[in-house]
Amino acid sequence: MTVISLRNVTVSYLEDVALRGVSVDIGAGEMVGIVGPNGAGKTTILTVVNGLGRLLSGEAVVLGCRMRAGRGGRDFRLSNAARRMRTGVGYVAQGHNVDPRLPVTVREAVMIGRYGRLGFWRRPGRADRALVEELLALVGMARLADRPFGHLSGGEQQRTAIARALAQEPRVLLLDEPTASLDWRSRQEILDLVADVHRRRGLTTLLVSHDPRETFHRCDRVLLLRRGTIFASGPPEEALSDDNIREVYGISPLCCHGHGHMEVGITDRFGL
Ligand SMILES: Nc1ncnc2c1ncn2[C@@H]1O[C@H](COP(=O)(O)OP(=O)(O)OP(=O)(O)O)[C@@H](O)[C@H]1O
Repeated sequence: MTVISLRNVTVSYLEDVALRGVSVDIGAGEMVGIVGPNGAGKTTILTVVNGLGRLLSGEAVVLGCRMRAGRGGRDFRLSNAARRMRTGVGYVAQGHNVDPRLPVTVREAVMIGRYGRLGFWRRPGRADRALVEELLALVGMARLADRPFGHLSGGEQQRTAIARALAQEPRVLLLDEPTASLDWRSRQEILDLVADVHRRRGLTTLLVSHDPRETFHRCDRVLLLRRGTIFASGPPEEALSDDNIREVYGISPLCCHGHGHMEVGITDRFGL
């Protein structure tokens, strides 16, 4: 069953065209990596799937909600259908520095994800609190549940952000560079967590990364973007072939590493 369908989607921000006629279908249960150089349009694809993109042309259908370029001043982003659809889409944004004085505990930060379902006027009940505890355990944050969110490490913040997105009980999970600015070990742990959560909760997951290696072993399919278009789409070993990497990134997939010239092929991943 197709959960996300983009047809000839073009998005522009004033003079910048971020996506140019992008078409792709994503089926239920797929884990899809979205990679490409800076400015290729990765985040913009997530924005469209999240129902917040302003389409210049084309259409997007997400969880049955059809979104088209605005006609006669109507903006689908404000429609009830788009709002309903968004409750089915969990979003983990790129990490930001959080003010350490932020007066919100880890548990409260995860509960914020419930309000998409509850609405702002309803207080969380026993079932909501039980779900939050379950998710804190799932992402390995139960021990730190009472700590202020701003006192967490980058990896712990990302775990909390994933739990917050899951608290919404989404069918689709979008992650925008969840490992940015994390060390190697934390990157591995977060990527393993994402793959585990994807499988266990039967999600359809889009994982944006600037590092193609992160998607290689974990994704069913990879979309390789270049200047707002899908340059290649397919199983990771096909989409991330040496030829495609060379073409899109303009560098040899054999990169120098360390002080000597130990060459590491893009197909000889570190398991990242
Ligand atoms: N809010 C905005 N206003 C104006 N231009 C924007 C805006 N957001 C994105 N763009 C432009 O749209 C293009 C695609 O941006 P996008 O953020 O989708 O790329 P990306 O592949 O996610 O990049 P990165 O890896 O650097 O995060 C870029 O040229 C960018 O400058």
